[in-house]
Order: sequence, then structure tokens, then C-alpha cells
Amino acid sequence: MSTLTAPRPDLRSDTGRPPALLLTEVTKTYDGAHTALDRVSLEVQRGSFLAIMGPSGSGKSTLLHCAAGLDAPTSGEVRIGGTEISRLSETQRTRLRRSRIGFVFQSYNLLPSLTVEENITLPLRLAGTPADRKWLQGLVDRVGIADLLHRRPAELSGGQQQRAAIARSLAARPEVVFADEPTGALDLDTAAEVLDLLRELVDEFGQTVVMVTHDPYAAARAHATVVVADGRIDAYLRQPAAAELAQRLTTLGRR
Ligand SMILES: Nc1ncnc2c1ncn2[C@@H]1O[C@H](COP(=O)(O)OP(=O)(O)OP(=O)(O)O)[C@@H](O)[C@H]1O
Repeated sequence: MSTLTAPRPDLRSDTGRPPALLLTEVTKTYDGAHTALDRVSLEVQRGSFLAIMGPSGSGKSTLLHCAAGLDAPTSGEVRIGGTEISRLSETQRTRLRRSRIGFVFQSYNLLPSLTVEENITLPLRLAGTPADRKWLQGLVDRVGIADLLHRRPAELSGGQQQRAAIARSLAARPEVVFADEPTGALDLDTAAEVLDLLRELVDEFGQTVVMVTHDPYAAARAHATVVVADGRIDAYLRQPAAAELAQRLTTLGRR
């Protein structure tokens, strides 16, 4: 078994603590026939930013869903901060997702009838966790939406909505934030700002982020990129250049 390790930023030491995310020999078979993930092992250290890339249909979403407890693997083990989640019941997984995992989606997924502030604190209310006001204030200041808290999502730009979604993902101080194409709906400049923000949250707050993306420039903002092909990890690249990733994906697309 090859366990791959994302590099850790300098100046941070958490020796002795389990990794933020650990996948061991994870296999996912759909309809008892199609193997979407084939014995994938992956270790993501706390405070690191990992990108997942690969051709269409290679298994990126399946990997994200199994790693984030949205779906159960057919075999193998998934641990979030040391807790084995692959054998939990659906109810237990839902509870764990609310308290220990954050999500950022391409389409923001903010509830239109709630204000930005209500959207951000919704995961806490669902988890029954008391709000840490000081943390939340620092978070909305850092994310740059402190002046927008009383607006509804429809009154925000796409970039502002994604910033609000990022603040929501961090409200409960989760073990891992999973981002699924977080810049897919944004123009180039706004996408770059959102990626810079994600990277800064990793570097400043020690947050762990795992991001699926089709964009080599987005992946190049991470500490490392896993390239998935045919349900397996084809490559693990530390700080690859966007051009190298683009070349690799073009080659895989031709296979
Ligand atoms: N619910 C499902 N039932 C059956 N097959 C599925 C299901 N979800 C995904 N698959 C199959 O598993 C494989 C991997 O799909 P997955 O969505 O993980 O790929 P992906 O890399 O995220 O693709 P894309 O970049 O196009 O979103 C594909 O062959 C897909 O058709």
C-alpha cells in the first residue's frame, strides 16, 4: 500500500495527532459492477491544501464524496481526524459532517431566504453547537464580508457569495473543508481572489482544504495535487506548475 502525504507548511508541528484525512485502500463500486475508485490510499496532513484533478469520469467526485462522508466506500477505510467514518450509519455520518467537515460548492448552495449571517451560522444551529462569536467575527472580517451580513444571497456578487460560503464552511472550525470546483462559476479575477483566500486560510488558520478542480491554475495554488485516472491515483505532485498539470491532463485525456 502506498500512503501519500501532502507536504505540511513550515513552522507548524502537530506531531502525534492523527492526520486530518486518511484513506486506506478505498474502493467504490457502483451497481456491483463499475469500479469508480480502486484501492485508493491517501493521507492529508493538518494545515495542508490538496487539489484533486483528473479527466472527466476518473473518480474525483466519488473520491470527494467518500472522503467527506457523503457516501460510504464499498471497502477500505476513511478517517477524519482519526475517527473511522466509513462504517458509520447515515445518521451518524450526517452528524459528523455537520460538526467536523465544511463544504464549499461551485454553486455556493446558500439558502436564498436566509441572510448571509444566518447562512453562515446555519451549520452551527443544525449541529446544536453554540456560536463562538469572537471566531465568527474574525472569520467574516478575514473573508471580507463583514459589511454584507444582513443581505440575502441574491444581493451579492458571485465572488461575495462564494466568500460567504467559505465563511459558512469554517464556522464550526471543521477538521477538513472539502471544496468541489469552488471557482467553476467565477470569472478569472474573482476566481483568483477566492483561491488566494482559500490558500491564506490554510496558511494563517492551519485549516485543511481538499479541493476538486478542473483548472490547473486553481490546483497550482494548493500545496500538492493528486491526479486521478481510472479510479486510481496516477500521480502525486508537490507544488506543480499549472503548465505541468495541464500537460499531464492532456496526456491522460488521450489515453
Ligand atoms: N451514482 C452512480 N452510479 C453509477 N455510476 C456512477 C455513479 N456516480 C459516478 N459513477 C461512475 O463512476 C465513474 C467516476 O465518476 P465521478 O463522478 O467520480 O468522476 P469525476 O472524475 O468526478 O467526473 P467529472 O469530472 O466529469 O465530474 C464514472 O464512470 C461515472 O459514470
